Amino acid sequence: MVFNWFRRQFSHEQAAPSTEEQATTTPPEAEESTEAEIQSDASAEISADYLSFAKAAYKNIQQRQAQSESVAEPAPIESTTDEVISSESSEPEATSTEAIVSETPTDEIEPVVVADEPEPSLKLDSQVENVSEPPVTETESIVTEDEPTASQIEAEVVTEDEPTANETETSLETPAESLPFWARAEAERQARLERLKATAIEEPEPVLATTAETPQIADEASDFNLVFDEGFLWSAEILAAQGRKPEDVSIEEITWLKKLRQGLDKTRRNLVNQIKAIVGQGPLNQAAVLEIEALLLQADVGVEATDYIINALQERIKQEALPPEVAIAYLKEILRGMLERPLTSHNATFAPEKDTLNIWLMTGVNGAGKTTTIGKIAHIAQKSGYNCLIAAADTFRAAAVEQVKIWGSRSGVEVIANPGQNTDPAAVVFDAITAAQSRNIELLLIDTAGRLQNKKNLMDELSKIRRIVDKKAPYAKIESLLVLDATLGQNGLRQAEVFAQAAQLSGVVLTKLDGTAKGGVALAVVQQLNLPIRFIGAGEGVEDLRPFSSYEFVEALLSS
Ligand SMILES: Nc1nc2c(ncn2[C@@H]2O[C@H](COP(=O)(O)OP(=O)(O)OP(=O)(O)O)[C@@H](O)[C@H]2O)c(=O)[nH]1
Repeated sequence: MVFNWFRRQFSHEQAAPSTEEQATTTPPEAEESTEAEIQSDASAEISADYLSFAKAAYKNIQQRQAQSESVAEPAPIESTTDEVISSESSEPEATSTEAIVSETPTDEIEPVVVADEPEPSLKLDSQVENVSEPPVTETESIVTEDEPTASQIEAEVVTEDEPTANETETSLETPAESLPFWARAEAERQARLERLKATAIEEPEPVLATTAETPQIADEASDFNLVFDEGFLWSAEILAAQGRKPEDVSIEEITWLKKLRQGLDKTRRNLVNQIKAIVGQGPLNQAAVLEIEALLLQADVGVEATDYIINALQERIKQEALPPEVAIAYLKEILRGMLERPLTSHNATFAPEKDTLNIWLMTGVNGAGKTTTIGKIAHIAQKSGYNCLIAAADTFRAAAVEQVKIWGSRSGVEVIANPGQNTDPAAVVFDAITAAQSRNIELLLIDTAGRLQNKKNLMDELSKIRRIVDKKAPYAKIESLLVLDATLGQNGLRQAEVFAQAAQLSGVVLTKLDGTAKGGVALAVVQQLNLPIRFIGAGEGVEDLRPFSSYEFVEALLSS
């Protein structure tokens, strides 16, 4: 059974506790406890429950790792690592391509560099009108030279993929597998805690001890080191609060949540901690609300989103004094509500539909992380069991095509590109759709140019691509995603407005949340563009982009 990363979504009904519940951080489905019990030593019990959940999850992951090492890897670890080293020939290329990209400052987006499209759009349009006409034939299907197989990629990242039912069964020693822990009677729970205490956690094994020899891989692989630290505990708690079972928790999810929280660290320190300090001073009053307003504006949350948050807080404090925990819980509720509001007019889940052609147009200015995002989504798609293909339709810059190819190679996903420079991107798209149709591709990711000379050219090119897609694959599920660099804050939003007009956007990918204090821009994005955030990126590694969860984002933003 393949874990579908795309469908890993927070369910509001199941997981979102009410404000009051959050204030007491009562774990979900704890309704069997009496009020008195909750009042007395609820927090100690909850901590124990979460701790036991985390321990059980930790043990399960450990066992799965041990199993996958012994079953899937007949060769000793050393030889596996050697393989990884030898298959890593593309890594230096990746570095050099990124170096090329970084030579091109984002500022260059602004200057007008008029370069007419090489082919008159009329020619392409006529092709579209007569779909039976053979497409441009120069476009080549580029099969990656290295041809890293899915299993090689797997070897790179040490996954816990495909825990079969049998594996799951055998990996569990605790009775927690059949019932959620919070549903157990007090006596049973105590017994379990005792048992867990007895089976103290072993020190994490240095699974990737040879990482020094493989620097690039080491960076990614080390993300999967299993360490029972504070970050693990927090991540496990977030998963438990969403109704997950310990046996369902994977090291990848834990790693991602840790990364997300770490990525939002600067935002949290600069913005949220100050808000929490204000809220924690006592019941919210008008002066405190004004202080919060100033902080939000400074953190690029934007005027509209700030007004919304402040109004909501003021409305609430008119009705009742808000003690600190309730105020924080209410703030979380406001933020989650804002982030989820666009979902009333867009699909709540964002996953490619199986056994059909899904086409995702990726747009955004150069440097926003578009190519990287395509590579990461392709990786997720492969791992989640979708047939995936990439169209390198950013023909404006040769390096962009090369970069897509490298990412395709890393994910084992084929790339359709045109060997010529400045060729018609719509022709590449046409050929990519033809290839996708003949190969039963389920997800076609289209890279588009981000740096066009002016707004009109950009709009013309994007709408031309869109026309091709609509005409050639009218049955396909089409999404148009804008990749936005979070570090740009409000400036990024101005760019977004241009793309929103040109590309019929259906969602946003927010990249580079790591290392910026402007994580608050996520709120501005949804408020100003009314577009849902579909993915967030918090690092440069292939595993550092995941589907967006408003619950996890807000928890990470406001975690202590
Ligand atoms: N820290 C961090 N860096 C990122 C993230 N996403 C992308 N990057 C980096 O941002 C730089 C630009 O990313 P690209 O994917 O090349 O951006 P692009 O929009 O495709 O730009 P072009 O290739 O010029 O079209 C690269 O160095 C990426 O590694 C992220 O989530 N976090």
